[in-house]
Formats: sequence, C-alpha cells, structure tokens
Amino acid sequence: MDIRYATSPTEIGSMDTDALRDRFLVEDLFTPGEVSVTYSHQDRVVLVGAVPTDRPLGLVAPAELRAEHFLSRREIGIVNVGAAGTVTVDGAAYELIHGACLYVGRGAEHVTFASSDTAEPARFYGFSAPAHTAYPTTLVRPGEGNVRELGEQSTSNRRTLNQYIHADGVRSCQVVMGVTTLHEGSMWNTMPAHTHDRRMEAYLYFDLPDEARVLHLMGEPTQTRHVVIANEQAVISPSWSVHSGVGTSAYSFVWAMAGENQSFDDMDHVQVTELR
Ligand SMILES: O=C(O)C(=O)C[C@H](O)C(=O)CO
Ligand SMILES: [Zn+2]
Repeated sequence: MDIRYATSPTEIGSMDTDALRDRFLVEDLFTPGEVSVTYSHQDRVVLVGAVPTDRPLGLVAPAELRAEHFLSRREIGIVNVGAAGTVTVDGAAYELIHGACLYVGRGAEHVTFASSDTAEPARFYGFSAPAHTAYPTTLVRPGEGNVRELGEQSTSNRRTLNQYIHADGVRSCQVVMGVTTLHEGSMWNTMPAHTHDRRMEAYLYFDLPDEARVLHLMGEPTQTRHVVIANEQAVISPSWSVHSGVGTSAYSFVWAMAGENQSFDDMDHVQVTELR
C-alpha cells in the first residue's frame, strides 16, 4: 500500500518538484483490473481507485489497517469518474453512472466493484476516513445533491459545485464529499482560495483532456508552491494548505474532506492579493 506521511508547513519550503509530488500527488490510482490504495496520515484518510475489467474487484482491507474488513472501522464515499458500473455492498447492488456518488457506512463487510460494459470500464474513486458509527449506505445520482453556482465568467472561475455527502445531505461521520465542474471557458477552481484548519482535503481531477494539465496551487497562503496534475490524479491538501487550481482546459474534480468538523463553510478565506 502506498503510504503518505503527514507534513508540517515548515517542511515544504525545502522540497523540490519531485519531493512535493512524492508527498502530495497520487499519480496512479487507476490501473485496469486493480484496486489501488493510498494511505495518508493526514487525518488517516485512505484514497482508493478501482477499475474493474473482466471480473468484479473487491475492496479488501490492506494488512496495515489491521482490520477484518476495509470498512470495519471506516466509512467511504465513492464517485464513479468512468463509464457506468455497479458497487455491491453486502449483496445490495447500486448502479453508478458517470459522476454518481455512493456513501458506504461503517461495518459493511463485502464491497465489490464491477463495470457494466467491460470494454468501457467504470473508474471508481473512493475517499475513506475513520468512522465512529454506522450511517446508511446511500446513492446520490448526478444533479441530486445540493447545487451551488460559483464564480463569474469575467474572472474565469464559473463553476457548479454539487455537495453529495455533507451535514445537510447524505449523513456521515467525517467524510464531506462532492463534485465541482468548471464551465467551458472557465479555468480557475477555488479562487479566491481558502484553507480550513479543521479539515484536510483531497482533490481528484477528472474529465480533463489527456493533453491538458491543471496547475494546482498548494502550501501556506504566503508560501505557495505548484504541482502540475494530469487527468485522474489526486492531490492531498493538509489543513494548513490552500488548494486551488487553474487548468489549460475545463475539467471537473471530486473534492473530499475529513477532520474536526463537517461544516462546509468553515473556511479561512484568503484574498487574491494576500497570496505569495
Ligand atoms: O470550486 C470550489 O470552490 C470547490 O469545489 C471548493 C471545494 O469544495 C473545497 O475546497 C471545499 O472546502
Ligand atoms: Zn477546501
């Protein structure tokens, strides 16, 4: 299992490009026929990528979890960023089309991923956090979440944010999750930027053309660094780090958080003019 240790803000000043990428960027989550798992010590979040091809794939607990089942002490939010597929949770099948989200609560024992058409596989992205109790497994189809329209065309940041798992929607212990889609011609996400000292966050960029990239901004607001990110790569953002990006093309991203609270609007806003 890929392990990423937690990072202090004092550490990143001396990191070069490769060190930043090794610590924060998750490049290979989606391998056909495999389930890939990255364990982050930032709030003990686990990122999962599953690409089922000719047979279903199971979500198995890595040895490092010291758990009988992956979800023995955890919950997970799953978004399908590929073609249609099915997630089966203890015998109940949920169909996820592109952009749909499934919350699976603590205690589920057998979770499997399958593609509806093996020639065009589903690509499941999971964000899992420790959970203290069991909330019901719930499917949210694209557009069924709480929608927020953000930004302006004139500042190239017009985007639609869908909240799926959140305090006023699908209930969870820690995970807050949704999808934001940039409108055509808009390139900036989360600008003006913010931090949230009470939660870490991870972004998975998707629906980005192969030849395009997102320049993702991270670090303390007055000590920013950038990471160049390709389609279907995830980036881990500690609670002290801004997380904003500009694409060379429109794109979507799954954002997901875990930590001290679930209050989406509990953000420490940063003015554009404060960034360095
Ligand atoms: O486009 C945005 O702005 C976002 O999607 C922001 C994320 O949801 C986020 O950073 C929540 O804290
Ligand atoms: Zn955020």
